[in-house]
Amino acid sequence: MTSRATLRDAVVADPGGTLLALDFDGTLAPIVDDPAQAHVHPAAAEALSRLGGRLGTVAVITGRPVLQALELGGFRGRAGLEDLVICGQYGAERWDAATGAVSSPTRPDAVAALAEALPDWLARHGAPGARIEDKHLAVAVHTRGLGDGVLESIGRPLADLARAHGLTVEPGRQVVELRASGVTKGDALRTLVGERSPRVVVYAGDDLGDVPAFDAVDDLRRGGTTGFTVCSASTEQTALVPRADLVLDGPDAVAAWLVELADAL
Ligand SMILES: O=P(O)(O)OC[C@H]1O[C@H](O[C@H]2O[C@H](CO)[C@@H](O)[C@H](O)[C@H]2O)[C@H](O)[C@@H](O)[C@@H]1O
Repeated sequence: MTSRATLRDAVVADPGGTLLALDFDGTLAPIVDDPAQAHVHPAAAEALSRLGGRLGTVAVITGRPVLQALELGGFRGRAGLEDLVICGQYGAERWDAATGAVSSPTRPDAVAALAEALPDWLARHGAPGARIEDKHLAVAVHTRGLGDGVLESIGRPLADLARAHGLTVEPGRQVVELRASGVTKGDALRTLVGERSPRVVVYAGDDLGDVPAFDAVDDLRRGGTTGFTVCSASTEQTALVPRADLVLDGPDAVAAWLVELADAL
């Protein structure tokens, strides 16, 4: 495991050549019951402003719709984040602070059909209390707070339902997303790297949707780029722990680490 100091020193040695990409929920934003109430940890927001003014690229790569991440994150117009990039819906959407441009594909008919069918389907499958989050390109079914076993019991039939609609399943923390696009956070990260040609790439995430971004960092390393993976750890999801260069204890610790990086710069 790479030490915190090694990562910090690599960034401090080449801030302009560094691309720092972060996941939103569970990494920048503490996990809360209601997805609409999530917010970026205040210390992380402050540190990102400082880092944005120093690093070559700061990006948020999230499963959230890009406009939602923008609003919940309070990123628009924030000092230091004039060049921020947000890749939403695992990279299917994008917002660039520099231009204000938003790109988002048309809503697939399959997602619209699924969104209509889901409330009845959940009631019939014993999960009427599951929270449905319609994300335009995907529909997420949240089971946080419903008790143990609900996610497990609806997981397989939900996957069948996704397949029946020609959609892909994206599992996450107390959530299953049924989405149209097969684009991953790894694709989003590779696109940013292709555009910005960083010499140092740092990616931080907490959940299964971040695995492809970790894979991308591994590939970049094999190609000679200096790369670091950071896990925002939780008891809920441990898959990234063995793969991370730096393991931090959730969003509080991520915020403290970002402050430390900003201070070091
Ligand atoms: O890629 P991310 O930024 O991590 O987004 C992944 C999904 O996160 C959200 O759900 C998660 O956070 C919620 C708020 O804390 C929590 O209630 C839920 O249990 C978590 O799974 C979000 O609602 C999804 O749309 C994102 O795709």
